[in-house]
Amino acid sequence: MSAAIIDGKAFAEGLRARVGTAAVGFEAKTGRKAGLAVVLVGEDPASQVYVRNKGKQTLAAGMNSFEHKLPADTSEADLLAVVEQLNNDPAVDGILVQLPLPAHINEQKVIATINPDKDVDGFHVVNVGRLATGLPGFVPCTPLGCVMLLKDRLGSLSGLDAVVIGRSNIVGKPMAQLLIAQSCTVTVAHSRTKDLAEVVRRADIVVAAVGRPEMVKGDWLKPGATVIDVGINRVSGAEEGKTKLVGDVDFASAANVAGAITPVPGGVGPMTIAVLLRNTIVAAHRNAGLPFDENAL
Ligand SMILES: Nc1nc(=O)c2c([nH]1)NC[C@@H]1CN(c3ccc(C(=O)N[C@@H](CCC(=O)O)C(=O)O)cc3)C=[N+]21
Repeated sequence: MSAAIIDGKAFAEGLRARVGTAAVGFEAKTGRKAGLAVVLVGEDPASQVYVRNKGKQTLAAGMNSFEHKLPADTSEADLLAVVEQLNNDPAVDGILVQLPLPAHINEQKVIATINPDKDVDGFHVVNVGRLATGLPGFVPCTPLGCVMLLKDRLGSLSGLDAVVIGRSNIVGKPMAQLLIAQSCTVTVAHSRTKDLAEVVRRADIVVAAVGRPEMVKGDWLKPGATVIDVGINRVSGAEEGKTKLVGDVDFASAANVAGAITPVPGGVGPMTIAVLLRNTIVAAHRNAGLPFDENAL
């Protein structure tokens, strides 16, 4: 192995500490804590773990956490009413509705109901449009976390060739927008791209977000490339009956070729929650009309 390990867990801890300092300042200026509301519909065990972690880290950063756990058979109308109530609640600065939602609920309709200025996930079409046109808004947490790790590692990204593997609304598309804004030359590839290995081999920066365990191999990479692995795939482990987490990158082979690489776990995952808290303290300041240097976070 020759690649440097990009320690997303450590970077996320630092970011959460800076958010915590900003949260103290916000409370001193306004007399109230910033607040994040998380809505979970149903009992998916993985989602419950994520929501619990978000709640704990929100409190640890000195903000209020409002959790709304609704049964799996909650109607769409009842969920929309909860979102409306949170839109109108002055104690709530950020709203996150945990996805995926049960099949009988239209996710687009729910996202469209969130006030874009409280949409700390950055999923509302207004925020998608703001990102695409370079206006201030909210950027999805996972891709923003990836850019933070890249800039921390590489400094300026200007002129670099970036390949994003995956074209989801949550990661691939906003990731491409952010890299364009950083003056990268961006290629968006996906599972149907012809000669994917050849495309990836051109890249100085590879962001893998396809959801296929260990798909990207070391011999696909340009030597020295910076590799960001967004994948979180639970697969059966070496021991019978045990599972383990792997990314979309075959870490063992990639680490022999890459210049730097994020591990799974401990890479992009912890950044996602830290950026959520960052977006929430940004939302709190903006919506209170308070000046705030978000680039200093
Ligand atoms: N509206 C919405 N916004 C989200 O941001 C959102 C969502 N819905 N639905 C589910 C996904 C998933 N997600 C993760 C957050 C943290 C880790 C994380 O901290 N992962 C750890 C490991 C966790 C483990 O061990 O299971 C790591 O990679 O080191 C992973 C995944 C946010 N999501």
